[in-house]
Amino acid sequence: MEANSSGEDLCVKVAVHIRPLIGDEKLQGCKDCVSVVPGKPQMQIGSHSFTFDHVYGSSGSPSSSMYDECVAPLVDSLFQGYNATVLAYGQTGSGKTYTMGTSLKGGCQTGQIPKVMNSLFGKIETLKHEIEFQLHVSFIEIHKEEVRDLLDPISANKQETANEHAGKATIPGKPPIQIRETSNGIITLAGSTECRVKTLKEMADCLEQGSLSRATGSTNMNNQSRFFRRKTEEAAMATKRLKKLLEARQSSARDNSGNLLFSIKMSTPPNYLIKPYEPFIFSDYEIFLQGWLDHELEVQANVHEVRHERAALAEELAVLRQVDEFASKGVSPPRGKNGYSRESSMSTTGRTARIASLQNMPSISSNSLVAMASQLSEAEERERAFSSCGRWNQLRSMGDAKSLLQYMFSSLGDARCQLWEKEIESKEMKEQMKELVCQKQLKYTAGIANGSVRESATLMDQTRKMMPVGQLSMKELALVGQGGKLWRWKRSHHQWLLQFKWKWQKPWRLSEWIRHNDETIMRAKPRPQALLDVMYRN
Ligand SMILES: Nc1ncnc2c1ncn2[C@@H]1O[C@H](COP(=O)(O)OP(=O)(O)OP(=O)(O)O)[C@@H](O)[C@H]1O
Repeated sequence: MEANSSGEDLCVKVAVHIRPLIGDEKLQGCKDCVSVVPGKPQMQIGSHSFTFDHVYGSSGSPSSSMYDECVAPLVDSLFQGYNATVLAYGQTGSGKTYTMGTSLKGGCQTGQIPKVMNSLFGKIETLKHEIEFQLHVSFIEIHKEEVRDLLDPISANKQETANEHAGKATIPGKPPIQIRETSNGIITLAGSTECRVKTLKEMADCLEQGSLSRATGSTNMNNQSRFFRRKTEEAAMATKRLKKLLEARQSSARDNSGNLLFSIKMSTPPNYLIKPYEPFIFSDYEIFLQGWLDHELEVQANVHEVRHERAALAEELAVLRQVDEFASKGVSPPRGKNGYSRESSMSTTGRTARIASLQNMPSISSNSLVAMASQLSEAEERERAFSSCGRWNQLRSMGDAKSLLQYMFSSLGDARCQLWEKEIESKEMKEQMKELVCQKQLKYTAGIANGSVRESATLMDQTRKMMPVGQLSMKELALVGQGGKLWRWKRSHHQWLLQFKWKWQKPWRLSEWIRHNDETIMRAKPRPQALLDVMYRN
């Protein structure tokens, strides 16, 4: 905990490190869009000002003072028994690796971590006679929503072999590490390698090994391919999520009230369970999902555009190289329809400059890439918004949140379907029971002691007495038929003859009797109002 200028204790301090434009950006004529307000830890982008605890780089404080002002006090507090964290946060290519010093090239000592290491071992050296120290290090990478162990010896070996043979960077090692929360609320990385280090050299080796194992390590590829690879991976993640969502949509149905029912099933439901018949309004979530789907589609469209643009650039580069080759042999390149008229009309210097810029261009200035970057930061913003409210706090990533949402939709969809089915079932059963009761009572007397049937409209009126069918005259029976009871008998009597045969003493006589009644019904005049008076006698 530190005290700021106003004497206030602060647990978290935020410092901004502004990096200068790098080679490719300068080549493309990019301009600095960030300025630092003189004498203040404040920076300006357009008309917006942002104030932090420190601003380094550009015309702010020199980067070299970052360690002394921000990190050294934390190292001191470690020796007083406190925990400390330094977190570098920023978009791809913003300079996190450079600032932290995790891309150790030939033992570069400029980043924060190498400085911390030096300071740690310096202090240990002076205190080792009084206190025994044990140092353990671990190194992880969060990549594509997964946590990877960079000190895992298996991945490290595979990495080396793969780099030798295939020249590829991403090699799956052991399964991704799980982020877990202990009962006392401590977040742990289950199964991550912890190496015990005794010397500065051992610790530096760990840092180097981990840096080399990074899937996105800048040591493994040049800027352009790294940038595109990162974007492609992000696009692949988006596609995966989109596919899941589309699958969920395809398997969804709309109930008769127009609400969306998700029937997607998850093999391992998350811990958040919803009561099966909890009332739930889908429309807000539908809107949210619709918005999210649109966003993902837009990202996809942009990725497609970027790929297209990249292919066009690669094509231009190939043509320029060929023209260059012709020129170096002293041969003039073919002109005409399929020739290289535009490229060959360029001056040699112009062509060389264009080749160099095409080789190095990470296409960062491309409009679609800029749009995509802003969309991705919007997604990050949403993720932050999610993780800062209520129960969403328990979620570790946007992926978790989406899984939870899908699970909620799935459970609620199922619950609504079940409810709907049950309602239909119970309606049908009531109908059947009503029929049975009528049939039985017409043959014998009222006697079915079933709660739901007792409650049915037919039997609600206790003042009315059910009459056995034998006591009704033919005319009365005809009226009953006209009122709708007897035609139902006719429709279903074959079924219940089979089903309730054991109940009826002489079913063949019943058939005869119904046929006889049918004939009577056909002859009788319709008088539906008289139905109840016939069925129930006061
Ligand atoms: N302060 C700086 N001064 C000079 N060059 C810098 C500075 N910060 C970063 N760079 C350069 O900018 C490029 C991108 O930096 P870096 O690889 O550290 O970004 P990153 O944020 O770690 O990217 P990623 O998230 O993709 O790993 C590198 O070529 C690096 O050398």
